[in-house]
Amino acid sequence: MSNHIELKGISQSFEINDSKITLFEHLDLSIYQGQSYTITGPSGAGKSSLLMLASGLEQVTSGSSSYIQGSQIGPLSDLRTDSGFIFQQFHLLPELTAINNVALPLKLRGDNQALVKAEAWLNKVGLGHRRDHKPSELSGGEQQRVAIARALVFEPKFIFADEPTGNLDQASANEVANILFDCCLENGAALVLVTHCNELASKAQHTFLLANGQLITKANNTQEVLSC
Ligand SMILES: Nc1ncnc2c1ncn2[C@@H]1O[C@H](COP(=O)(O)OP(=O)(O)OP(=O)(O)O)[C@@H](O)[C@H]1O
Repeated sequence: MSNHIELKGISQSFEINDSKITLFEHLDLSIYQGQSYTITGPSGAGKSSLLMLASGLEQVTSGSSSYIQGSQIGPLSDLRTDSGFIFQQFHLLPELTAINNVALPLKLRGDNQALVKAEAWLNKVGLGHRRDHKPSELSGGEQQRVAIARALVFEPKFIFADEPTGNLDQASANEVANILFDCCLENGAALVLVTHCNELASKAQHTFLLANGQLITKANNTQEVLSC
C-alpha cells in the first residue's frame, strides 16, 4: 500500500511587532512514497516552515494537510510515526552514545535487533569506529551523519531532510546524498529535501523553487557529482 501527503491551499504568515510576514499563500504540494523532491530558495523564503507543515510536525492554520494511506485518510500522528527527520541542528540526545542515539527509534518501536541494526547504519555512514562516542565528542559533520543514520534506521516511509549535507565536506556530502536517494529507491520511501545546493537539488525527480510565496516547479537536470 503506497501512501501520500496532500497539502492544499496552505498559507503561512507570522505577526511580528505589528507587521505581518507572509511566507506563502494558497500553496499546493503532493508527496508520494517512492518519489524524491527537493526544495530550494533564498534564505528566509520559508523552506523549513514548509517542511514542518508537510511532515505534520506543525499543523496548518489555513488550507488542509492530509495523510492518505492507500485509499483512506489517516491521522497526522501516523505520518509522524512513518517519517524520519534530519534537522539542521541534529537534535541528538547529548547523554546517549552514537549507537544508542541511532538505536533509539527502533527501541521505541520494540525492535529487539535495535543495536545490531544501529551498528549496521553507523557503518554505512562511516562512523562504526565512533559508536561509543557521545555527540559532544563528535564534529558537526559526524553528528549530522549520526542524525542521518537515526532517521533512516527504521526504514521510514517518508524522509524529511533540512540541509542534510550543509555541515559535511565534499566527499561526505556526496556519500550522504547517495544514501538518502538510495533509501528512496530501495525502500520505496519519499524523500523531501531542503537545500541551498542546486546540484544536490537536481538529483531529485521533482525539484521546486520556493520564492516570493510561490512554489515553482523547476526543470530537472540530474548531475552525478556535487560541488557544494
Ligand atoms: N514561529 C515563528 N515565529 C515567527 N517567525 C517565524 C517562525 N518560524 C519561522 N519564522 C520566520 O519565517 C521566515 C522563514 O523561515 P524558514 O526557516 O522557514 O526559512 P528558510 O527558507 O528555511 O530559511 P534558511 O534557508 O535561511 O534556513 C524567517 O524570517 C523566520 O524568522
